Amino acid sequence: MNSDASLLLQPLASAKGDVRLPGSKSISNRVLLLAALAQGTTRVGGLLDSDDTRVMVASLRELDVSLTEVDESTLEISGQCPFPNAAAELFLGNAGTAFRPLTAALAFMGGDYRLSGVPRMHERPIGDLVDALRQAGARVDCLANDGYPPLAIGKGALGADEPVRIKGSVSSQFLTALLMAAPIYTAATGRDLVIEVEGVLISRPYILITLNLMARFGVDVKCEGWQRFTIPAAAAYRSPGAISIEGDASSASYFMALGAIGGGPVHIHGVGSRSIQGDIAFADTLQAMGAQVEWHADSIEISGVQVARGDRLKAFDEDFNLIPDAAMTAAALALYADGPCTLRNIGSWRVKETDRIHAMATELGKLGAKVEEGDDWLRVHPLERADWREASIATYDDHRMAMCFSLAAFGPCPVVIEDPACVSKTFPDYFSVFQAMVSA
Ligand SMILES: O=C(O)C1=C[C@@H](OP(=O)(O)O)[C@@H](O)[C@H](O)C1
Ligand SMILES: C=C(OP(=O)(O)O)C(=O)O
Repeated sequence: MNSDASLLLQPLASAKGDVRLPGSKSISNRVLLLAALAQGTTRVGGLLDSDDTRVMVASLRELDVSLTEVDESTLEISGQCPFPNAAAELFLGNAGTAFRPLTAALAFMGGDYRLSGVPRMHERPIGDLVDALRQAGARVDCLANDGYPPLAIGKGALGADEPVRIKGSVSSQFLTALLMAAPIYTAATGRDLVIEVEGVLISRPYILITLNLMARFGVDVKCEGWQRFTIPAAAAYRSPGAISIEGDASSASYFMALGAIGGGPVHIHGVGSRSIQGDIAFADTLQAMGAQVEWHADSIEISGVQVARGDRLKAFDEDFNLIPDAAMTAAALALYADGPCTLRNIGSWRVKETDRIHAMATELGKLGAKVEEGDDWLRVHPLERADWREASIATYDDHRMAMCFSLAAFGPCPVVIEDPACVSKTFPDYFSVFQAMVSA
């Protein structure tokens, strides 16, 4: 690292070696909440330690849930529902997987809470979830702008006579939040909770993660397609005893990409064919781009071309709605393709850590690439080696911008990554792991 503020990467040619992934953010934050709500004690191993999980752990502690550290990545959690502290102010940073599920869980608990985050979190919509919670009888108020955090949650009068309708076109995390909180509602009301999805549901694989983990904590949701979900009145979370968190499949995408452009082999440990995370499908995108992928139950090995020697990946035109996070990695790889690459159906990028369509287009442009963008799509034209420009890449406090643009070091020019420390959201030691695998 050159200074606290930026990191200079000299041009790189190859990448190979073994990497062990940090725990999945999506699974860690779901399991922390489920264990906190479950009857019994759960030993959770392989937890991610990053900004997003720290705000979840700190919030649960603030709510007086008992969490005991066993070692660096293992916590023992004794569940209790409702949480012992019925009045709390919680700060949730920019963690969607903490903010949305805690909002729903607390809305059904009958206490008084205030939830806030960083300024960007206050620009990320939550109105569709708030609307659904109000239909269930919860009391949730938006304290600044309607439809956005910060929120005040009070004691409502729970009980919906009709199915609760929720929109899923802005974020799947709203449906995830309502599903995970449903057993608190059923315990309080003695009634089933029926949820109906209104219109399009994006990012569907994340709902499968939610349903899978709820089932491991003893709650089976009756699913009628992606339209209707019923949580029976008798639903109650029970600890599975011990649970271990898989590696993070979105974090895996950067190392898969390294194998694809730096020759490889890159052997990624922590996710494989039996992963429950949708983002492992990024390996299929890479295979279509010309990489070789070897699947194992809990690991993936990727080999590929060497773009620094002039090799090219095959161009793509793909709908990335199912893997919005790993899709950013594909956008960065488009620099090395043999033709223009189009990413479709990625409208949710606009309301994540930053407006990722705008950020990606702007920063790829600084490297010399021609980029076109629409409301929910992006087209990246690859660069000839002679056309690359030296650039200082802004990262917009977005961990994925920083990680994606590390891949630009396989071009012929040095690249500066501004504020590399923003990777702390999900992968605090990303750059040291990256640097251990690459060479000039
Ligand atoms: O449920 C989850 O764990 C997530 C869902 C996705 O968000 P959207 O549903 O808003 O696309 C994803 O981008 C996010 O990083 C994690
Ligand atoms: C969109 C992301 O985060 P969040 O869970 O805050 O939505 C992400 O990690 O890419």
